[in-house]
Amino acid sequence: MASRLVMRFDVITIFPGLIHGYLQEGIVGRALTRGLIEVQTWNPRDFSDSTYRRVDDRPFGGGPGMLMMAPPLLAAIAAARQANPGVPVIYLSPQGRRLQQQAVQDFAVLPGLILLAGRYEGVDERVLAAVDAEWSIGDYVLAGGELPALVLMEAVARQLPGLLGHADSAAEDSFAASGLLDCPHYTRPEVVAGASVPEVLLSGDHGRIRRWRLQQSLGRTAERRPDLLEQRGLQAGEKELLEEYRRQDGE
Ligand SMILES: NC(=O)c1ccc(NCc2ccccc2N2CCOCC2)nc1
Repeated sequence: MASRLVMRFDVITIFPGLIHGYLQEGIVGRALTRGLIEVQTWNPRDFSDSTYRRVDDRPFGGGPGMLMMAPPLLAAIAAARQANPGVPVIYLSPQGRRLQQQAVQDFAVLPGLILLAGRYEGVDERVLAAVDAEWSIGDYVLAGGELPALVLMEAVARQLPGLLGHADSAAEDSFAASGLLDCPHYTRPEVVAGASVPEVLLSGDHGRIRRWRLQQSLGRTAERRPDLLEQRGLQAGEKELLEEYRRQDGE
């Protein structure tokens, strides 16, 4: 396997412990120990010229809460850009573009990312002049941008070749590969609280199993995310699979 260059993430955050803490476990932790990724955090407090390492202040024009001041953030962004040159600076915010799997795949081919995690009520607007793109992980509000930064890092790290155990499991991800929701999965024990496993999965007939799994993905996507199905359309033979699924469901 061609050894890929290391992907480097720089996170600008006043809570570096939140980032490093999460990276102790799981696949991103493993990617770190295996040297597939590097993570560096930059704390705006280290770039504050005030005696109390101040990074927040009251909003001009009044209003609740505090805002992150621009100078410490701009200095932290500049330091990160110097350490990780030529990579985009991404600001995680509820006002950003919605993150979807396609964007994750586009990020995964870059040599790195610089992620700005906001806190308080947000950041001074003049910081955005130093940012390349603003992204949101979903339409909900969190206390800080650290979780969104970790979500983005993990989604991207999963795409890196050589990271996941089963070579192509990232490529087989239901979203990435088929644009459909995942089918149901079962493992031992065969009977759980009286519920058994669909017999097709025990049949050893791999063509039938593949057909059943596609049918389940189509049916579930039609039921739960018709928008995804609309966007993707149906390929040859899938309309019949879906109709059969609906007939069975009707039973
Ligand atoms: N959906 C997302 O990707 C997402 C990202 C961040 C985030 N919060 C940090 C934040 C960052 C930027 C601006 C405002 C804020 N907030 C600070 C706390 O108050 C509300 C606004 N929340 C949700």
